[in-house]
Amino acid sequence: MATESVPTVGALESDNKVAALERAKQHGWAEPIPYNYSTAEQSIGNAGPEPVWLSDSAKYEWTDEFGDVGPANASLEAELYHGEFIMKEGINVQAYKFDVDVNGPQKIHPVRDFDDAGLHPVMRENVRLCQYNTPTPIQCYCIPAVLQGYDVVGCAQTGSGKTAAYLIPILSKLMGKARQLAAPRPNPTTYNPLTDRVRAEPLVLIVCPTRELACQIFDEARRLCYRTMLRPCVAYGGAPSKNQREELEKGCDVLVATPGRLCDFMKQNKLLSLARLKFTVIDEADEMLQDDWEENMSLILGGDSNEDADHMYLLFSATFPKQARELAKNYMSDEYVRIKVGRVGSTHTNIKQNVVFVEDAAKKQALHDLVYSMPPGRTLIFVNNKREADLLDDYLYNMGLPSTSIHSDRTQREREDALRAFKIGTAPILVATGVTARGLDVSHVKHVINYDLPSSTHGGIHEYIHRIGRTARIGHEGIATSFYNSRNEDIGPDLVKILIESKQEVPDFLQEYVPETVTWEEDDSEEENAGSDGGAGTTPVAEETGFNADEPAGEATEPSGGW
Ligand SMILES: Nc1ncnc2c1ncn2[C@@H]1O[C@H](COP(=O)(O)OP(=O)(O)OP(=O)(O)O)[C@@H](O)[C@H]1O
Repeated sequence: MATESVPTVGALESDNKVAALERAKQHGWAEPIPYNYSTAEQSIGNAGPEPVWLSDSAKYEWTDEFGDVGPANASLEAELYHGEFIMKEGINVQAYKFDVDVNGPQKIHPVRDFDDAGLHPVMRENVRLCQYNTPTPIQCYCIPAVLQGYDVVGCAQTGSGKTAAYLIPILSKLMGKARQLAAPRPNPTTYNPLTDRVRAEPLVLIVCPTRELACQIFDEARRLCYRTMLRPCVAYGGAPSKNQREELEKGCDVLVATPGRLCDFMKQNKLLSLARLKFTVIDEADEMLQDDWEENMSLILGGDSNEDADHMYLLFSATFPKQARELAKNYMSDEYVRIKVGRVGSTHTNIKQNVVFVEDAAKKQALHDLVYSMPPGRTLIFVNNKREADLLDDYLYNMGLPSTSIHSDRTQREREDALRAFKIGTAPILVATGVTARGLDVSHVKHVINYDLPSSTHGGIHEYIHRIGRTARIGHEGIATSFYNSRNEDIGPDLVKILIESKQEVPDFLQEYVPETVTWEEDDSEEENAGSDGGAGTTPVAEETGFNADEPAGEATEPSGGW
């Protein structure tokens, strides 16, 4: 979305603009909707029926009169499970023929069916409401590993259901025990904020790097906590802390948070304590274990956090450089389980990856031509800096295309509005910087365009994997097109290896990087066996199990007693 008042980039004459708009319309694109950045903040409170901030989204409100399971709430159910932005594409099991490598002190028997997973009945019902019919490979192994009480390091491709892989077993495990374990909370029907406020003492903490991802995980938690007393909340920067604080004061069992806001809240002893934690999850763990986050992460993982042995730690990502894996071990028990779906940092064949040679000066025209070479569809365009994101958004907008943009210099109001416009399709073209888009899960993203490829000093091939993973999620198909020129030579060799590994065409201009055999520097075949370093008497088990949903169901796994 461009501002109404910003001068046109590229100095298009108004006649040309009209013609451009007409052309875009004829091609099937919706008309671009202007967004007034100068008044966006004032629109707070006038956003219609939608919540003003994502943190205010409705959740199941439990009262003790409910007994063991709360009654259904039709309107909330409609919002949680049938909202128009919810991914309903179903899982394409054919896309999941990966070797799954599981290392740990004990053999983990995979569950092939949610019915055999030993889930709490309410969780089983919530999984059904989510329309998750078949567990994905990471879920097949992660669910039993967590139910058996192991710390887990999970690595699986983008869009492969890692969030549910940890939320389903954690919440299921807590469902029968919430009454014993959870902190007291006020009755929501008679709640008086002046007298009834409580300190939030979550049982589950999920930390992730971006605000949008935190809201997305919170949404999944809202779905999976439905009809139970487990109360999810989210804390993230940018949005006013007042709303988030007020939610915490009503009680919180599952807290999803970005590190900055979490640390602020942790410093307010009356507001939040981590002393009751039973589970800490670090999502996008390789990102979170980078130096930039070190100060915050040591406060979060140190602080007043429950240090008892009954506190489990789980780390997940689609990419996990060896250095991050080594660091991760500092937080895990000796007997952790490591689950790898395919090679760590690999992608899947469902993304058709094209790399085209385009000099910088020709990129805008190439983008224009590319957008017109395909039917209109949700398109995510990555650039390497915020200014470029603004400029490109303006350029597309002035070409009559319904675009918007998101990056870290935008206010949270603007970020939430942009993402919403992208999701509902009023702005189906989103220009983004890489960082803001990690983990984003938006249905029907047909095309990811790397207008700028990530440089090796800013995420390199791992960043590439995360970016293209915004399409072809949960086994579906999508296209990723990357503009390449001599400035991208640093990523050339790794890019070629990824293309070969995922059975994509290597263009002529990249042939010089084709290796005789594809090997990965960080190939972890030589890696330490999870759970074997220091754990006396542990027997590492490595499984090479080509996942195939047609296989007979594996042994059912009983939930372990735990606490
Ligand atoms: N078993 C399942 N069947 C169908 N859909 C599922 C299943 N599990 C999860 N999903 C859906 O798949 C989508 C992708 O899941 P999720 O965002 O957790 O992927 P991810 O592995 O964390 O990806 P990324 O690495 O990009 O963050 C979500 O919309 C989620 O609702």
